[in-house]
Amino acid sequence: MTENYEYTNLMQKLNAAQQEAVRATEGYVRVIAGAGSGKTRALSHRFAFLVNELGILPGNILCVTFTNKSANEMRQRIHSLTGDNDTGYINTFHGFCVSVLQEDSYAAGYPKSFLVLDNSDIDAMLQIIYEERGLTLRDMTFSMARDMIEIQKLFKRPEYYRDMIALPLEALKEKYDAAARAEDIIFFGYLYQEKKCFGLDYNDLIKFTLHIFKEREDIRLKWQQRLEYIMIDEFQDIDALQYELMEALCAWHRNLFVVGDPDQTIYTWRGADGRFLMDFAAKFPGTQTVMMMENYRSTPEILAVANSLIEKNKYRIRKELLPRRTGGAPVVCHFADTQEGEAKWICEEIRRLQAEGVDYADITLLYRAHYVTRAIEQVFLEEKIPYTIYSGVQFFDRMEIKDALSYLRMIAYKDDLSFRRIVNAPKRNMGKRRLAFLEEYATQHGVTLYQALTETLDDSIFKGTKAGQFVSLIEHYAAGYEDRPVSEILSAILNESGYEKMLRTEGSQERLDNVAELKQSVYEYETTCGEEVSLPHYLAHVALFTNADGAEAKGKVKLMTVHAAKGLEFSTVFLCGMNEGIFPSRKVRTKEAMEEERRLAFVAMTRARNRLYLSRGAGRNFDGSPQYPSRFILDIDPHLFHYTKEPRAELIKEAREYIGYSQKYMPEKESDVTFSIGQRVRHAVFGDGTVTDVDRDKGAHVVQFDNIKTPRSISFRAKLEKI
Ligand SMILES: Nc1ncnc2c1ncn2[C@@H]1O[C@H](COP(=O)(O)OP(=O)(O)OP(=O)(O)O)[C@@H](O)[C@H]1O
Repeated sequence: MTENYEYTNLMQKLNAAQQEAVRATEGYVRVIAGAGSGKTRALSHRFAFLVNELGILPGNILCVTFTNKSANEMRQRIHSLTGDNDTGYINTFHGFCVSVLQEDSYAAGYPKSFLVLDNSDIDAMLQIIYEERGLTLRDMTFSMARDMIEIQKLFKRPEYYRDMIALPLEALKEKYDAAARAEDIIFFGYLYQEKKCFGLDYNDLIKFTLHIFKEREDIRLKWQQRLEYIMIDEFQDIDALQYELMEALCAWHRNLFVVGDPDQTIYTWRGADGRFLMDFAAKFPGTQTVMMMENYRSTPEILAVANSLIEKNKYRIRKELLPRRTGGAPVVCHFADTQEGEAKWICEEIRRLQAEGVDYADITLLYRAHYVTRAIEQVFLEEKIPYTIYSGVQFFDRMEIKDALSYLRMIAYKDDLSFRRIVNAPKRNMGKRRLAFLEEYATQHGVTLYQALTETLDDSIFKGTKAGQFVSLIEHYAAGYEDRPVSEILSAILNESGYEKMLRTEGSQERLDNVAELKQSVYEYETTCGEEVSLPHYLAHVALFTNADGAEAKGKVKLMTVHAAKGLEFSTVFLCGMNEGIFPSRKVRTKEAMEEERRLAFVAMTRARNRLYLSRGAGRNFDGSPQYPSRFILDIDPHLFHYTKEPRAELIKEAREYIGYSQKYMPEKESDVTFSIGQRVRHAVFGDGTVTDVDRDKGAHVVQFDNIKTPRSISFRAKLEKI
């Protein structure tokens, strides 16, 4: 290999372990790395090394990231390292599946123009189902229904996708019509709605891809051979389906590189399994393992606090983050008397930092759950501190953004979901009555709503409407979108449809700004994506974007949950609401889950580069009992903190007693206390019965007792005996 200038330059920016990871290109390689140890840097340089030094084509490399945001960042880094516009497959697992399906969905009987569904599409479908079958939100809220559907798809009916693929639409409709329980009505109604518009949600994307790989060896081989090198970031949070996909993909060239930190596994509740990282070497004999422990991100003060916390976890490989930076500010801990007091103190501290020249945008507040922001937002508003909440109302879920994207979807797919959204936005006099007319026609003739409209345009019912104009608009754009940049189509149609004019008339400046932001983001996507961005390509990928991928807030303090902060870093971090019952969440019921919660706190603390603040305000639980300071503060050696005011010894003593007590009665893991559905059990008072459901949220089995008519929810704590 030639040790040219570029190569030296590339390697110079890496430490010895990173260099080792970059050079180990062949076979199975696992990097176990600490927080902030430069995993992302190693990954992007490895990509550049493969391309620049070994001459591998970017299109033959798959690099899997955890979020779209990190995929975008990775693309930009690699673009600047390789100077190549083609950046290959840099994507999340879901995004990669979209690419596979855009090429090969025909193998599952789906058209190339399948729709990728996001939450609001799912809600729109639920709306239809609820109306058709007279369900109300009292039966199930939409978010519960979405969760229920996901649980069905993942655990209870993992073979559901076979119905979607094999059954004709009418057969799905029959299943839906025959369903009687709310849960079944919603589930089968949803499958029917999905198939009707060839929609695929996140679960389907992976299931369909796996299915095609299983059924069609030729297609699997094509992808296996294409992907000469596979790299996976955040491997500690991979779930079983993603793992299966990975195994299928790497089986030909057997070049697989995974990077992860076992101390940062925080998605077990969603199916992630840290054991995949731990057992990797056993699974793939000959694995080379590289350890990266030097932390470049944070000050030694911050790392000492994080190390002191995480070493309290029992189930872990002992490892310590080694600081590369020299001394910084002490980690500050503040106990306030009330939650308002905590919020006010954060404000004062932010003002003080600002006076020192710290920009608002360099400050981030992290918390366990959204509701913690209530008191903070109130004070921020009073004090006029500009802030932005990530993943509150998602950027891509905002009305105007969905509308704008629905216009694009209408051009490419002419689907019912988009039609319903925009046919009367702006007003075209196409209200409920006319929509009902179209629905009836569509059902009778087995066509889409849009087709129904084009076929009945001359009907007197559309007199005095702008239905004709709407059809001309869509036809005009549908006829010539292939060769136009998406950003241009978007601008033009928002203008010609009168949509932007409507926003202007309403005086919705914020909505107009958001639309402008969307246009900008489409433009950026086009210029950095690497691949040719056609309208269907953009639409399929945009459905996977989340709020964190949206606009970067300039000049504002950022507020987000710790989960949303995964993989990011910030100069100054306030970790607030550090109370028992908030962080750790009151939903934690097992020791295993408590360890995951501690890892989450560890992730939060290791996001900070220069300053870290921990705070709590005394408050009460919903039942009126006092909230104690978080065990994650008490876990840490107090000498590593600078307390704004020494906490009362009595409070700490009470908190420790409470924590000790709660820990004592905590089962090790969920499977120690739960029975599976269908299990026969005996209750000391109610007698024998059958478990019909497990409600993990409430921590209860739903049991149908033989001698009681209606089912009862029985807490996990009650001793049920297995029969
Ligand atoms: N060899 C190096 N020399 C100097 N700085 C480095 C080096 N490697 C990484 N860094 C810097 O350290 C910080 C953390 O790196 P990176 O984001 O790649 O870490 P990570 O391991 O992905 O973090 P985490 O797992 O905590 O999300 C970044 O600011 C990066 O620029």
